[in-house]
Amino acid sequence: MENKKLLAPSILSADFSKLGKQIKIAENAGADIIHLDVMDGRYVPNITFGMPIIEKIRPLTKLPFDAHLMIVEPEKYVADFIKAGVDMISFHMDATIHSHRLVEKIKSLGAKAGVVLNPATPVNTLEEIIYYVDYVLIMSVNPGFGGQKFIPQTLLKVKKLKNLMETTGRTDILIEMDGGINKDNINKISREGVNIFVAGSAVFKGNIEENIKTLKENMKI
Ligand SMILES: O=C(CO)[C@H](O)[C@H](O)COP(=O)(O)O
Repeated sequence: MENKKLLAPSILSADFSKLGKQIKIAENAGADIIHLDVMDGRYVPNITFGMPIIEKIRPLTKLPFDAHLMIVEPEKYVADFIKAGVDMISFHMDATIHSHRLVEKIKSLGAKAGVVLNPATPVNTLEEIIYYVDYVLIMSVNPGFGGQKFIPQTLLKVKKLKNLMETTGRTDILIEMDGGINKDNINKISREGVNIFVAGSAVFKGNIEENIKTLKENMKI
C-alpha cells in the first residue's frame, strides 16, 4: 500500500456558510476523500457536527466520506453515521469498551473500519486489533482543534506501525495521518509511508484549488 497516496481535506477548517460549495471546489481540484471531524465535547473539549450535516452534504459530492469520531461510546452512533452516508469510520479505542466488536459492527454495516492513535498512545496497543481493521489513523496533534502544530515525534510511529503490519501480515492496511500537515511537511510524511493525508487549514485557508494542487504535488515521492 506504500504507493497509495490520498488527500483528505478536513471540513473542520471550511467556511460552514459555504460548505457545499467548498466541498465541490475541493473535489474538482483533486481531493480524494472528505474527512469529517465529529466531536462531542466529552472525548475532546470541542463540539462540531453530526449526522444531519453529513446527510445534507452527502448528495453534493461523489468522494468517499471518512468520519473520525472523537466521541465517547461511538458504538451507539456508527449505524446512524453509515446511514447518513459515511464510507469510513475511525474511533478511539479508549472511547469504547469493546473495540473488536465495534470494528466488526462497522464492517458488517458496509463501511471501512479504522482505529486512532493519539500522540501519547503507543503503537503496541494495536497488537490485537490490527488483524481486523482496514486503516489506522495516527494523530499528529492532540485531537479537538484544527490549526495546531505538527508534533514531529508522531512520525516515528509510522515506522513502528509498518513493522507491526509486516509481522502480522497486514501490509494491506492504510496509514492515515492527521494534524498540522501542510505543504512544507507533507513530502517528509509521505516518504515515511503514510497513505492518507488529512489537512484542514492547509486546504481551506486561502485558495482551496491552489492549496490542493500544491499538497498533491508535494505528497508525491
Ligand atoms: O482531527 C482534527 C483535530 O482533532 C483535524 O482533522 C486536524 O487537526 C486537521 O486540522 P489541521 O490540518 O488544521 O491541523
